[in-house]
Amino acid sequence: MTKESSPLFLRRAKQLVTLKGTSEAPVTKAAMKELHIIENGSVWMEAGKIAMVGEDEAVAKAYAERINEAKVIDATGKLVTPGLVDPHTHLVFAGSREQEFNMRLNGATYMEIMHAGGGIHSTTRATRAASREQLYAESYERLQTFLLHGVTTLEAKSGYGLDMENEIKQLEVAKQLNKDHPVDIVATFMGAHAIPMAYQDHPDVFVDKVIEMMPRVAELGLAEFNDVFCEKGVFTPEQAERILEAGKQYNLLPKIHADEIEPYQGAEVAAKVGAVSADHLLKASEEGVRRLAEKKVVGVLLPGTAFFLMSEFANARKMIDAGVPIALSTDRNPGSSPTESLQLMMQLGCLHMKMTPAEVLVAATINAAHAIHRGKEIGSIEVGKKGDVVIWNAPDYSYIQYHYGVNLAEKVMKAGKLVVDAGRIV
Ligand SMILES: N=CN[C@@H](CCC(=O)O)C(=O)O
Ligand SMILES: [Zn+2]
Repeated sequence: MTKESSPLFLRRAKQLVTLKGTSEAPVTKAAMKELHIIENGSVWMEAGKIAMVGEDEAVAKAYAERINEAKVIDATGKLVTPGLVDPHTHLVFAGSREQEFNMRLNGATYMEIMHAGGGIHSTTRATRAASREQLYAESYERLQTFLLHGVTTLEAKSGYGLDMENEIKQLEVAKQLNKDHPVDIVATFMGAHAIPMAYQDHPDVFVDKVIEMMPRVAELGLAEFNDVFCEKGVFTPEQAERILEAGKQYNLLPKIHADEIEPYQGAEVAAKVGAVSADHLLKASEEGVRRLAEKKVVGVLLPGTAFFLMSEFANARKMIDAGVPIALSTDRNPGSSPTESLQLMMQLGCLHMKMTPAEVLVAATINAAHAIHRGKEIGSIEVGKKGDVVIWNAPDYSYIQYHYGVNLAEKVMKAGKLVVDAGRIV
């Protein structure tokens, strides 16, 4: 047996954050502060999964006869957590939009740029023009950066094709990346990301077109979720509801970009259609928040977007206290959040959304996993789950929120294999 396929024995973590007992349902309220830490903790992983978790002495004793078989990784003095999960990215696209960033800094707004044919439309033009190879290469680079920063699973949306051929092209690239790259990708169809300029005067015709794409996407097995940008000047709440209800007929589960720029009843639509998650929520109404809590819709908050668009942050504190299970995400996209650092999102969660270090960690691991229906496979360090684990260059869980703006992921294990060592991909 080579060391590569051998068991992996991670030993003596100063703090081993297990998040035990959270696989069944998203974590809410005071439970978001409970990390279920084992001190001097160890994990035995084999065949891609976690086989045992506990105090070092107990695990060492249980596997005493097989220790020589294992690749041993010493985590003395370090924090160990589940691999981070990013539940909302626009991973596959071509190009960048730094000129628009410059325009915004000179006074233009995100929506003005989009309505003038830039923004999402500009990335759509670039993505349509790009070959699969180019899209693959650009997205692969982003995946590498995600992995280096401790992300072991992410969700990726289409939405820069906006026609059958190009939406499928994006989703097929995501599928290929999922096969080739260690980071697991969960795909979302987002044909309703923008109304193409040619349909601006008859948006309902485009809504019909989006719905026509769904059977093909489902038949090819290219996506699990269906998302829509419900926003004033983009898709109305009624159109969003129609699109999300249509997706359900093809087993595409609803997600929604809700109340990002203006209050627009997005949270209410999410609750009504039984969405798995409602994302953004910067301007969600009180009633909308109440309904999300009632229906246990995961609120995926994207503080990078508020930060980068220089707008108000979502009211995470109020949502958590109301009982909405909260997850965090980068929203990686070329317009409103060009970053792969979920670490920075956790830090912004603490600094600008009144979340605590424990809450942001829950939000970026197990609740993020629930937001993409992976709560039973990833997001916590428990027997039977995937061996997705990060060793941090940090002594405890508060440190990674406190030492901000740098990458603190030291070693990353994906499916029980060491894939990042000393901050480099191996
Ligand atoms: N708001 C809609 N979609 C993305 C931005 C996409 C873009 O600007 O390219 C978001 O979630 O922020
Ligand atoms: Zn988004």
